[in-house]
Parts: sequence; C-alpha cells; structure tokens
Amino acid sequence: MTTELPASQLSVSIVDEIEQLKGTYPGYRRAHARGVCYDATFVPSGAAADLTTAAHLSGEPVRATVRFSHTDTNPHLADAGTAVRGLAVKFHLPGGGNTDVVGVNIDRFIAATPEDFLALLKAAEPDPATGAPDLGKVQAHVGAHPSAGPGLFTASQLPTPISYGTTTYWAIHAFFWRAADGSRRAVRYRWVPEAGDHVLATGEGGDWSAEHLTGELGERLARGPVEFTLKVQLGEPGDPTNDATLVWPEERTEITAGRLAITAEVTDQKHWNAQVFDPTLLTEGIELSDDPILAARSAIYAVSYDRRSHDR
Ligand code: HEM
Repeated sequence: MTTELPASQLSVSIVDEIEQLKGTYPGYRRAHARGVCYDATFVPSGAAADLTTAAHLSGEPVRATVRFSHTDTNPHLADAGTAVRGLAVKFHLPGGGNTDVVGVNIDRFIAATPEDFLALLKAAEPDPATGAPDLGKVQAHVGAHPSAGPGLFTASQLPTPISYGTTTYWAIHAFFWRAADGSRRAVRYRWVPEAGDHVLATGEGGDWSAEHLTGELGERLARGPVEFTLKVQLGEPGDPTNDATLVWPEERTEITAGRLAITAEVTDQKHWNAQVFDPTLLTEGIELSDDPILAARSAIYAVSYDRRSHDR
C-alpha cells in the first residue's frame, strides 16, 4: 500500500528509509556513495541542432565534469559483483551555468513513482524475527507493481563491466527538446562506450578491491581519452514519457548528438565530488517530462546533499 505524502516529506522519508535499510556512511552520498570525478570535453555532432536550441548540443565543444560511481550506499564495497554503475555528466555551458545528464548502466528503473519506490524499500526491509530479507514481501510488491519486475530482474543479474569505460549508460527518463521554431519532441539519452561493452566472466574479479575500476580507468586514460557517444532516441506520439520502468521500441529513430572525451581525473577531487549531479538541472531547449520519478529526484538529492554536507 502507498501513502500520499507531501513532496518534501516524501523525499525525507525515502532518504530515511534508504539509511535504515542500507546504513549511513557519514560524508557520503546516500546512494552512489563511491565515485570519482574527471575532466572531459563534449563535441556536439550538429545532428541535434534542428531539434533543440540547447547550446551544448548545437554549438561549439564544451567542457564537462563527469563522475563515475558504484550505486551502493556503502563506499567500501569491492568493485566486482552485481551492482549498477553511474555516469553523471555536468556540461559547463558557454554562457555560464551547467546542465546535467545522469545515467546508469541499466535501461529502465525499478519504480514508476516515488511512492512506489518507498514501498519497494519497505518491502525489502529485513524480517525483524530472522534479520534476513523477506523475499515473499518483495515478490508481493512486484505482484502489485508488475512494471518493477524487468528493472529489478536486470539489476539483479547485471554483470560487472571490466571498466567504467566499457558499459552503456542510460539516462532512463524522457525529456522534451524544444526547437527554435517552438516545436517539441520527446527524447531519451544513452551513452555508448567507444571501446564497446565488455563485462567480467562469471567467477572473475574475486581479487578486485573497492578501487579497482578507478585504477583501471587511470591506466586507460594514461593511454588516451575514454570516449562515449551520446545517442538520442526520438519518441513518437504515444510513447510513454511518464514511466521510468518502460522503454520505447528499439526501432525508434536514434541520432548521434555528440561525443564525450574523458581525459583525466580532476585536480580538485574534493570540490567536484561534493557537487550534486541533478537530472532536473536543465537549460533552454530542454524541458522536464511528466515523469514523477524525475520530478522527485531533485528534492531527494537535496536531502542527501544536506545530510552528507553536515556529516549526519
Ligand atoms: C526515487 C528514485 C531515486 C532515488 C530515491 C534516488 C536516490 C539517490 C540519492 C540519494 C543519490 C545521492 C545524491 C547526492 O547526494 O548527490 C543518488 C545519486 C545518483 N542516482 Fe539516484 N535516485 C533515484 C532515481 C535514480 C534514477 C532513475 C537514476 C537513473 C539514471 C539514478 C541514478 C543516480 C546516479 C548515477 C547517481 C550518482 C550521481 C553522482 O555521481 O553524483 N537515480 N540517487
């Protein structure tokens, strides 16, 4: 059962529940706790220019700061093992200011609304009698919210990439692009690795430390930039824009909006790691869709930011 809560209270309840379920690691994000930031350049292809006025997608190359992350709240977990990874990109806009695209290496989310997400977290609470998770409760949740099933299944089976630079990252939500003539088009983004998708074979990676993927990326960057192509799927009328558990048909037209070249670790890691990468931080030419998870993320991330900044 879900409860209607005011948005601000819902954000606090969700972060409280994450902390209760997964523990608290002072000073760290309440999700995607371990992460490292890098300098990058984004070169737009020009293919998006007719569809959006966004400066970074239709003009000259722009600088960007990216953060690769491991999804868990525990920053000390070893790098091998089933876990979602993140690629958050902060574009530094030509006229000043930033806009963010935040992606993960699965193509859909595990809840359609923040209320459903809170209900899922509650279903995952350990049984007080045994201290073990009650699988029956999670199954009952999926029974009542069937669209959560595919995302949960994918996340539970996700192989480990051999590098942060060898996995595709999806921004999941739909956004709207606004063109110079005022027309609007629903879009979805994914970052495709230039090096291809490569994962660990089953049973490998047992000796990986928590810093393995950061070390691997450092070695890769010493040989040259690590690159991703920004692919943008163009929605057709009727494609859902309000449900992050659903994907659009594969045959939708996709354009290549540009290429991201990651060059080196930032010199001021403390400063950049403290920033919030917020998918609702948009710029002229890009608009929010009606996805309630997308709308909720800004307030949730602000609660996490407040707590990690005050070391609570
Ligand atoms: C209700 C749904 C969600 C909740 C409760 C949630 C929670 C959080 C929290 C608390 C943080 C840390 C924020 C900070 O302190 O800066 C975070 C970061 C992150 N989330 Fe979510 N999230 C949700 C949905 C999503 C979705 C749909 C995606 C898929 C793209 C996603 C991808 C990420 C990534 C990649 C980061 C790390 C960003 C960075 O490197 O700073 N999250 N999330």
